[in-house]
Amino acid sequence: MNIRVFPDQLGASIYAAALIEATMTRLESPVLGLATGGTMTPVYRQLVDFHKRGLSFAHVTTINLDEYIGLSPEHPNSYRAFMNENLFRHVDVDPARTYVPSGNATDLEKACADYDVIIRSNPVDLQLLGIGVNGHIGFNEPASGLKSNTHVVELTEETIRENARFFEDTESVPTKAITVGLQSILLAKQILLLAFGEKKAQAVRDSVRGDISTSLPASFLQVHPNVTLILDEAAAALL
Ligand SMILES: N[C@@H]1[C@@H](O)[C@H](O)[C@@H](COP(=O)(O)O)O[C@@H]1O
Repeated sequence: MNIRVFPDQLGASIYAAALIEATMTRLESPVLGLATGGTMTPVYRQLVDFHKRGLSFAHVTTINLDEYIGLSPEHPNSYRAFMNENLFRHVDVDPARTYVPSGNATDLEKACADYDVIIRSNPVDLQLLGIGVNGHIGFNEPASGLKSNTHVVELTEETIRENARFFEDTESVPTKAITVGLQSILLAKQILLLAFGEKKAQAVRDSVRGDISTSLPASFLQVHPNVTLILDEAAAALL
């Protein structure tokens, strides 16, 4: 694993955005695997800034990791709305080539299978990842077994508590989500995992230095040949 530690989140986000730009300009039809969460907003702000300076998204396909079940795409707390608000509506990406799992599909099993077809037909060149304080990636929560493909997941109490900051109260946070599986994440050619703040330090340490374990989904990144961890000093403190 490559590990890059920055004094603060801004410097780290600019670095991440520059790596994304490099992939976008190197390839004719780049596929970006995108993530949501507070970690990602400064990265998307940088990409929007790069777009204002001439970086085009016209040839880009994006595939997001996850979505809450029960929220429509229009719901302000849906991950689709997050992506529209933070990136898509500010750049020239073709909306038809931006994929986010459908959290309000009537047939969720079919929605999962359809999403896997999208992933297999659009191999991800660069996957952006955050990490939960419990070591989840996407919404692959710690469990006795992990799934390889897109699936429905029950969110842990810890994740619900952590994500309540984006909602009015804890009760409004959906208890289930649809997430791409571990195999889909690990199939990406390159992975950037970003983590900031002391809250993430233990999960970062265990993911990098601990055993590979389903109780820490991010630890599976150890088997991937091209992962870069982009951290601030607080998140890197226990390494
Ligand atoms: N499903 C998302 C993850 O994809 C994200 O990486 C993580 C960290 O979120 P944050 O960046 O807000 O700390 O938790 C969320 O629940």
